[in-house]
Amino acid sequence: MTDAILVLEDGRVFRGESFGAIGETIGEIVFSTGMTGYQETLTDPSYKGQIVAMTAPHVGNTGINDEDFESRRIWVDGYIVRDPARVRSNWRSNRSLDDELAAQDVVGISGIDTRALTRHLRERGAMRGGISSASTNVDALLAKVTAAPSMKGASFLADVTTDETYVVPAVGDKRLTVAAIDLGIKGMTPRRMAERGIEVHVMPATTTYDEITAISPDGVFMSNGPGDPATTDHVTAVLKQVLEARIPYFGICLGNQVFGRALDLGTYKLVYGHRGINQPVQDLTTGKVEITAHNHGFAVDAPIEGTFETPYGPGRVTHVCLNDNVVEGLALLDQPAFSVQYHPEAAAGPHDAAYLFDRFVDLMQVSTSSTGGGL
Ligand SMILES: NC(=O)CC[C@H](N)C(=O)O
Repeated sequence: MTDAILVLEDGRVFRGESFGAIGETIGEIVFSTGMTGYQETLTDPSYKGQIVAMTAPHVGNTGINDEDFESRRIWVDGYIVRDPARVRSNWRSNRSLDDELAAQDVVGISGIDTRALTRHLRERGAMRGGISSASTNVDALLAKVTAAPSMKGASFLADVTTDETYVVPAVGDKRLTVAAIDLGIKGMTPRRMAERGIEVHVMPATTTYDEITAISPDGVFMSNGPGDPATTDHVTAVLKQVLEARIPYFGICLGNQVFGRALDLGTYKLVYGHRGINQPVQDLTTGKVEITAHNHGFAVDAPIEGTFETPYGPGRVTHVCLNDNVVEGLALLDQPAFSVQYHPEAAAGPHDAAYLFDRFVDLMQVSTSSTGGGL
């Protein structure tokens, strides 16, 4: 093991050992409170540009398998853990986390007091930082960290989106067709739709409105994804056309923020964001509280009480996070369009919110016979 350093942009330094690849990396330092699901976290494209610290102290216990990848590769730009498992143990495990990080050239650091780091980020906010196991020169790394771009204004859609459209076939009888715009989609999302009889056409982020309507979809979906939602001008313009045509819409995470922008709402950066699989969200339609999976650093700015005007008639906030009242869901009242900021596909995570995929199916079915709203 090699000595390694973690340097935050405000000058705080942590010392530990190399984990994964030897080298140097810079990104936004964020923390995830997930007690499990590290393989899904690592391969979630929404983490592009970020170095993720795990608050769970033991990471790597179940190794890495070939089934739980949420996309084709690891996307985090660095990984911070307290105590990596020395022994991996699971019947599906194919290799160790350490080896996988090294094979995919992901620089990590272990032996870090992740509780102290998390408290620091909670008080001062997510910030830029760097890990180096190539050199332990703090000043040299700090200079690079403070010169690096910040997450505000960052766009990574071109890195993560699919080059070409691919189709995830419906399981069983095909009932509906959905155009799913890939802003960094996780593999579980089309699977959750396919299980409900939807044929999912996963399309690049650069897809135009005409290319969407060419497949005559029953609904349009926009996925989660990395970066600042303020940079999503093309997909926001496309979504406006979708809404003008009253095609049913469902968005998750970045897809919720794009929906907010299409409704003329603003987005803003949270102090340290929500990442983990234990976040309480209230569905304001039913009053029910769900425990949900999150990964977001930005949020939509909308009034929680009452309705607000949009270019498509009245809209309202449908879900809020009970920890901090952040907007977690939006809907139009007069047409079939809604979105959530969190992850009903929940890989990994609790499945409390899976009903939202059923809501999307219901909206598409209703709207093939009428054009009403449905929430
Ligand atoms: N998972 C996501 O889609 C995240 C959306 C956006 N990048 C954010 O951090 O808020």
